[in-house]
Amino acid sequence: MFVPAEKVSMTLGERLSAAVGVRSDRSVEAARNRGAAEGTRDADRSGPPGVRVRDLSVVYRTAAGELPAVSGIDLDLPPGTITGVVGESGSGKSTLALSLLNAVQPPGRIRSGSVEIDGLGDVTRLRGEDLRRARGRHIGYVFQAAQNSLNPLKTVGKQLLDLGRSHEIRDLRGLVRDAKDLLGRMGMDGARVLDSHQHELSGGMRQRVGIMFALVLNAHLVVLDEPTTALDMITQATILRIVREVHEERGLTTFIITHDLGVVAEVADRLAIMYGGRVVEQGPTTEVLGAPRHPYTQGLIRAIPRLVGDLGEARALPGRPPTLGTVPSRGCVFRERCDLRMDVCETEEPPTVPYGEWIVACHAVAARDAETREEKA
Ligand SMILES: Nc1ncnc2c1ncn2[C@@H]1O[C@H](COP(=O)(O)OP(=O)(O)OP(=O)(O)O)[C@@H](O)[C@H]1O
Repeated sequence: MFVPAEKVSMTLGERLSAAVGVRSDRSVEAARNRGAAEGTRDADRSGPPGVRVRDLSVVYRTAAGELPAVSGIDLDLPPGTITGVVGESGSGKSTLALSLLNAVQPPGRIRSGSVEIDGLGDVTRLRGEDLRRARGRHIGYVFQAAQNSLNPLKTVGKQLLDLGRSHEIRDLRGLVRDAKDLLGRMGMDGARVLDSHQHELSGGMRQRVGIMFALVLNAHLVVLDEPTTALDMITQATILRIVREVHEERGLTTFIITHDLGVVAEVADRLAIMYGGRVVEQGPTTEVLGAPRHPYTQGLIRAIPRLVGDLGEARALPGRPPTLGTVPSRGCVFRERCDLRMDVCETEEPPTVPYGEWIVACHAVAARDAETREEKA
């Protein structure tokens, strides 16, 4: 993560507050002020959509039968906000992102639940042409391996025109102009990139081309899966700044998947922490990262090396996250690595307890809060 010099001596919590605190209000306000009158190529929308994921479960077929990669996910993306999803490898982040596009491929399938997107309805029910139109035009996305997803036989510009035609964009010149502008803002020579084939671009450049493709159709819901993995720190900081700027200018609802807490600290208004296919904690980024409640979130934050002082203070989380085959079928998925483990964690799924907009799924946290309430009463 790129850290400005003046912030180096701050604690993580202070940096998070500085990075995120003011923005959430600003972006929500900006989004609110934008409306149906916005003069974009796509005139059939009226501002950023809200998204409501309810009881979503996705399974993959394996030799051992169908196993859940995400289970019982409830998640809201409020209109005009950036939500970051963080978790270790295999926690189900990409599967969740694909579900927002109804793009889970065999051997996977959405087993149950819904993904309601304003203006589109429940996308898990969309099929065929409706689904194709929704992707790209209404939902822009960058998949995890974006740097490898270009067609090697066509220039970027040709692929851009193909994309525009397939979505019936009449103003193709405007599309090219916007693409050049976006590429220019990400530090590249737009005209040259559009004339290039994939092999003429570095991994980082291809990643940025992927982000351009996600934004250029003016979709108002943008899903970015690990948008900055192939990038060096300076470029990563630039890209995150642009994601934030474009998000605010165009009034987007943005969903960013990452394994890097620094990325969400930089850009996200809200944050969801995933573990073993569950969302274990979610809420406003500054609050969750400033004073995490779930023991897994606490462990993730402890594992970040400090910017100053003793690097040895960072404590890696002991143990490994579960795989598809080892996720416990009942009880708490995190219990094997948890210091707060109780008997009930073996058998019962933790309840999701709301604290305003902040939601935590942990037996120990719920029990401690109940005790505190009793003491006070
Ligand atoms: N095509 C597939 N077939 C079988 N299992 C799969 C498939 N895709 C994903 N999985 C499994 O589903 C679980 C969730 O995977 P997913 O890629 O969604 O996690 P992730 O958090 O995005 O991980 P990463 O950060 O490594 O991309 C993992 O256990 C993974 O092995």
